Amino acid sequence: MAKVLVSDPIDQVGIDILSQVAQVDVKTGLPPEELVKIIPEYDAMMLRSGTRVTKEIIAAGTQLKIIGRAGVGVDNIDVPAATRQGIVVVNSPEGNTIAAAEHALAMMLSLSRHIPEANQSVKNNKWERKRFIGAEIYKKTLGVVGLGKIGSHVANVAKSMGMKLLAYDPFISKERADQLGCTLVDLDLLFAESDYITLHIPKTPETTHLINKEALGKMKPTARIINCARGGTIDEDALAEAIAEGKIAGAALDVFEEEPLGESKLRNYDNIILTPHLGASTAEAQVNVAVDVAEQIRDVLLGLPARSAVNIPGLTPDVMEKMRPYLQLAETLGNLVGQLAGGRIERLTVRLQGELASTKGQPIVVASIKGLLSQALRERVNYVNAAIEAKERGVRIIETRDASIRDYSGSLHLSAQGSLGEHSVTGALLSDGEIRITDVDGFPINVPPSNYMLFTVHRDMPGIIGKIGSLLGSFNVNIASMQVGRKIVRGDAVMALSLDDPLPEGLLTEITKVSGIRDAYTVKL
Ligand SMILES: NC(=O)c1ccc[n+]([C@@H]2O[C@H](COP(=O)([O-])OP(=O)(O)OC[C@H]3O[C@@H](n4cnc5c(N)ncnc54)[C@H](O)[C@@H]3O)[C@@H](O)[C@H]2O)c1
Ligand SMILES: O=C(O)[C@H](O)COP(=O)(O)O
Repeated sequence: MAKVLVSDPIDQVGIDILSQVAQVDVKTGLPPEELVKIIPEYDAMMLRSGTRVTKEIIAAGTQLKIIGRAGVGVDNIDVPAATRQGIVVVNSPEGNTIAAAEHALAMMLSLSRHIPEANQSVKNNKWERKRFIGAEIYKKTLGVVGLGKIGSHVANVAKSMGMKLLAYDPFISKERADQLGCTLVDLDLLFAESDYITLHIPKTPETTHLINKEALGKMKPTARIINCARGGTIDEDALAEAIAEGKIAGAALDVFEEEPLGESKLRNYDNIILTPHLGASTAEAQVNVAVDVAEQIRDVLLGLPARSAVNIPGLTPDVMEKMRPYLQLAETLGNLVGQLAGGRIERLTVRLQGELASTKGQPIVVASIKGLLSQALRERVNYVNAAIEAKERGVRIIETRDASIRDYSGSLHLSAQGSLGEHSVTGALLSDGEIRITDVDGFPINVPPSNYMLFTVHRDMPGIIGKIGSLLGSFNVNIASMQVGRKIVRGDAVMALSLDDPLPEGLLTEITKVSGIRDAYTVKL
């Protein structure tokens, strides 16, 4: 039975889903050295932001097939290392959107009305009505940085509360911003005009310390900043200084450069509200993300695709389902051309022909690469790491299309240039979804792929087929089917044989010695 390690607190509903297919061990708060020790026995991990999945942990996780992040941000997982190792990384892109947006809104209102300090004051037996004069958010300007899922929900609610909305997001269209009632502006204008600034961006090299001393210097003295996105997008020292000097009016932070928050000047100010990364911590969101991610882990352990893998671009379950027969075709042809070419492959050209030319090419290219590398890498190559493995091996991938070729209902042509020469194969799907190899090295044939195959390039002359048949018979190899393809009579031809048995050692050399045979290749599909 598969084994899943749950290394952060996850809602029980997720554990129940995983238990349908796996032994689930819940071990939270493990130090990294302990995690490295136990990870080799696990097929899957499920976690939140509390576990750092470093490249050392990934390297030790030799059985790992999937890492599930019960939440959005995967910045605590070394995704490139997981990708290289063929491990699927999944998250729950929408499960906690509302929770995080509502936390940001709660922070904005808490800042405006001094809720945390007023609460503390009453609990200290005081009644300080004058001390806690607040500010209304109605008709104030909210600057939303990052107008994605969470930023959009915040904008929607803020608009309904009467706020004016500015937004900065270089990847969002004006139409989308208009729909949300936001005016897209540059950052400087957003900083200068906003009464409240709320961050809903990932942490990337571009967003690291986006709010720094210079940015803070551009804000109004009455401005308040909310960060329920990612620590490190604000320079915390610069923020503490700006608050100390009264350059801005307040800040509310849920996320920090280092978590848990260590020694920090941020604790010193009443007008800074701090929460311990609670954005996603609602009962509803925790059920959502647990179900979303546990289902994906269960599916992947059962050999099914994941619906929100962050490292298999373009291969969503819908695409997989629709394209499955073509992916199978691409893998088979990749495997075949790789074996025909042999040696080190330098270039793989994938040509989508006829009707196939108008479909999404990337999954087919990835499947072709997977097939091509499968002889060398066996089960180590999958849809996650195929492209990266090809790149690291110096295999150039070229995708082309030719809609004018009208054979079958679309066909796929692969050619591989290797250290031993160039070979090509073409294949198509029949109406029942069966695969046909329709061309090898430019010779038309029509054979289904089979486990063991023999291909010869020979002179088209009487007696040659008989000689190969007898030779195979003398080694007790049964021929299941045989076909010859030629371009001209008595010119060169290709023979494709499907065999019931593998070729015994030495037989291929014997075949190449038959008069008229130019080349022979044995293939296992
Ligand atoms: N505090 C929490 O507990 C909590 C909970 C959920 C999500 N989050 C975090 O909130 C953030 C937003 O999540 P989301 O689900 O809305 O993500 P999302 O991907 O839907 O939105 C992010 C937006 O940021 C924009 N963006 C990227 N780079 C930018 C840049 N340089 N400048 C401006 N905009 C940029 C993108 O175009 C996108 O629209 C993420 O960092 C996520 O990890 C935190
Ligand atoms: O990226 C996220 O989903 C949030 O930061 C939530 O993190 P958490 O699952 O650790 O609460």
